[in-house]
Amino acid sequence: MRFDVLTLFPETFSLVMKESIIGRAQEKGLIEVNAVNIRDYTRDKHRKVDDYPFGGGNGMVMMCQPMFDAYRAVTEGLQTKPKVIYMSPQGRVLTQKVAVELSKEEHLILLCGHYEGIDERIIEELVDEEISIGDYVLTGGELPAMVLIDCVSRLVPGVLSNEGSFSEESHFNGLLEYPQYTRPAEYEGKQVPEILLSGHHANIQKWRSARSLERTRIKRPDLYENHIKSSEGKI
Ligand SMILES: CN(C)c1cccc(CNc2ccc(C(N)=O)cn2)c1
Repeated sequence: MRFDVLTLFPETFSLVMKESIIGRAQEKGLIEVNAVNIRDYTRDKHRKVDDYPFGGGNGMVMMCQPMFDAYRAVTEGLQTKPKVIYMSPQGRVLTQKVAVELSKEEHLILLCGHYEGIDERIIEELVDEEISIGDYVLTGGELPAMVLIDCVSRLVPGVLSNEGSFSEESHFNGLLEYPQYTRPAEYEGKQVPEILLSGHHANIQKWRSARSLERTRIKRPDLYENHIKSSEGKI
């Protein structure tokens, strides 16, 4: 899976994206993350990428020409047009379900805006979908793009060594994850729940499901409601 990220801060990307799991996945050739500097596609000596908004108002807007040219450079010679996602507060909120959907794509282009956003003609012409990582405003789309790359990449087969774990993972089955423990069995007088040391897998499974339901009901009643509704349909 390939991500081309159009950004004003490409070096930020390469630093974060070559670390840990994503870095290893790149070495294994499972994913590629390519940061493109929008400023490299400016045509003036000041390498201008933004300008004042028509109609007035505070802040600056990212101009068409550098973004269009950067996009054309990235897509030149490609057989199929990759899906273009614009990271914006107005986008569809990124959930695990959306991440699973996006992990099926072969090639994604992510546009990172700055200032007050980008010229609307870029969105009309190039953007397939706007995605938000949550209802808050950041100084740029770079962090949202990194969040998207992280949560989508870990779903690409081979990226995570313990792939089997997806089914119990938080938000994967619509519930929050059960509590996790590891050695030692007792730490400063605090015990690990007996059941987990029993080796009785059926009971452990039951205990974990009960914990997942209980903590979802308490921490995320909205998810709990959805889960109840969706299981009503099933026998
Ligand atoms: C209108 N405006 C301020 C604006 C418009 C577009 C992009 C940006 C760049 N900042 C971002 C980007 C995404 C998110 C998110 N929630 O995913 C939060 N902030 C700001």
